Formats: sequence, C-alpha cells, structure tokens
Amino acid sequence: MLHVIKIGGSTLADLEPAFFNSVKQKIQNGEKIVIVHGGGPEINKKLEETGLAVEKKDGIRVTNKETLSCVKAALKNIMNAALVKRLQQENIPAVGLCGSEESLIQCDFLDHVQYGWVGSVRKINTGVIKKLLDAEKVPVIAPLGVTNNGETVNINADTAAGETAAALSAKSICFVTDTPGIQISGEWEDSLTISEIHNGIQDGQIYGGMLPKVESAIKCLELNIDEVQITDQTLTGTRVVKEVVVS
Ligand SMILES: Nc1ncnc2c1ncn2[C@@H]1O[C@H](COP(=O)(O)OP(=O)(O)O)[C@@H](O)[C@H]1O
Ligand SMILES: CC(=O)N[C@@H](CCC(=O)OP(=O)(O)O)C(=O)O
Repeated sequence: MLHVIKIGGSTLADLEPAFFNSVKQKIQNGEKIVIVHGGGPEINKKLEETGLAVEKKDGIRVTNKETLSCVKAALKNIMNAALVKRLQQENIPAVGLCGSEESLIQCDFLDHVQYGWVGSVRKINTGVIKKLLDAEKVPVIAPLGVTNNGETVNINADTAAGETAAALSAKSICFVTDTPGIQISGEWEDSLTISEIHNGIQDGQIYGGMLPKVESAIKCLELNIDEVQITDQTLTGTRVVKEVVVS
C-alpha cells in the first residue's frame, strides 16, 4: 500500500517525534511512503533578503524569473536537503528528488500571464519514484517542474502532492500542516464533504494556503484515492469525503 504525505513549509522546521514515529510505523508494516514537501516561509525569507516582493493569488505564488531562482534555492538546496537529512537521522531511508530533474514532473504553464513561471502538471515520470520504492527507499520530492522547452517552473506543493498521489494510484494522501485540520465556524471538523468545502470557500471560511490543499484534496477523491486528510503531525485531522455516508 502506498501513502503520499505532503509536509507544508509551515511545519517542516518543526517536525515532531509523533510524525517520525507514524512514518516509521507505516514502513515497518510494509507500507510505501512518498513525501512531497513545501517551503513557502523559506521562499518568502529568501525573497525578502533579495528585496523581491511576495505575491500570491489564491494561495499560488506569482513567480517571475527572479522569484524562480529564490524558489529553486529554497526548495531544492535548503528544504529538500534539510528534510532528507532529518529523515535519515531518524533512520528513515529518504532520497531527495527535485521535480524539475530527470523529467520527474512534466508541466505546462498554469497561466503564464497571471502567474508567470508556475506549472500545471501534465505527467509524472513515475518510473523514477517506483525504482526508489522498489529499493525500499522513501522518495522526498521538491515541487518544481519542467516544461517541454526545458524551462523550470514552480508548482504549489499541495498540487504537486495530489498529482503524485494520483499518478501512483496511492491508497491515501495526508496534507500535513500547522493546524489540526480544517476549521469551520470555530470548530475543528473531523470530516467534510466536497459540498461543505465549496460552501466554506464561498463564505470565506476556507482561504489562503488552505485553498490549494482543499482543491488538491477534492481532485484526489475524484480520482478515487480512498483516504484524503488535512492534518497536523498526528496524521489525524479533517477527512475530506465525497459525500456523507449514511449507516
Ligand atoms: N478553514 C481553515 N481551517 C484551517 N486553516 C485555514 C483555514 N482557512 C485558511 N487556513 C489557513 O491555512 C493555513 C495553512 O496553509 P499554509 O500556511 O499554506 O500551510 P502549509 O505551509 O502547511 O501548506 C493555516 O495556517 C491557516 O492560516
Ligand atoms: C506555485 C506555488 O505557489 N508554489 C509554492 C511552492 C512551495 C509550497 O507550496 O509550499 P507550502 O506547502 O509551504 O505552501 C510557493 O512558491 O510557495
């Protein structure tokens, strides 16, 4: 059984024993894990240091060529390297991958006029990932992509994780973030249906960085991934479900 875990930039610097133990437990049970990580705060820091603006539309970063070099440095050189090292310290056999290399995440431009160098995933080279899984490794993927012309593009990590889960026909996907799931009207929800999520977006209760997460979560459900969750590091947060199950 294969599980995709997306770790948000909100959480990467602060990974807790509970998280590593859950990952180790799954591996001991013979389950396969693929990790896709974010790095939004690290990118913001790099942009600020360089004097560049931080601009997002609906949780997606507007990325020009200068922004892109900060994105690459933050995601690949800093966050991917640090996460792989941290997992290895915990005896998790992590191997770093960058989506823009080995034709791993092949993209078109999402909307070049609105977002610049941001990718919409066309195809994932699953062979590279499967080879590592067969060798009992844990692939750790930085969310960059490559276009047909060989240009590197930035991909929202939630989107990249959902596409990876779909391409690998994963059993589950967990979006690990800095909240215990999704909150609606002051309550942390155990589960939400797709229509409840649409309502939450419409009345402004689901916003910002949660938007790409719920969009990707819904797409995963529609592609028949059984378990879709938005959680904190305990890996038990809000389940996103197609419809209410009447028992
Ligand atoms: N309904 C909601 N419930 C919980 N968090 C929400 C909600 N709507 C928006 N958010 C925001 O989404 C954030 C998580 O997204 P983001 O900061 O991009 O995290 P990550 O780096 O983990 O992807 C939360 O910290 C919170 O500020
Ligand atoms: C196109 C786009 O939005 N790319 C994201 C990639 C990193 C990311 O998604 O990180 P989090 O998971 O921490 O939000 C960005 O530039 O911030």
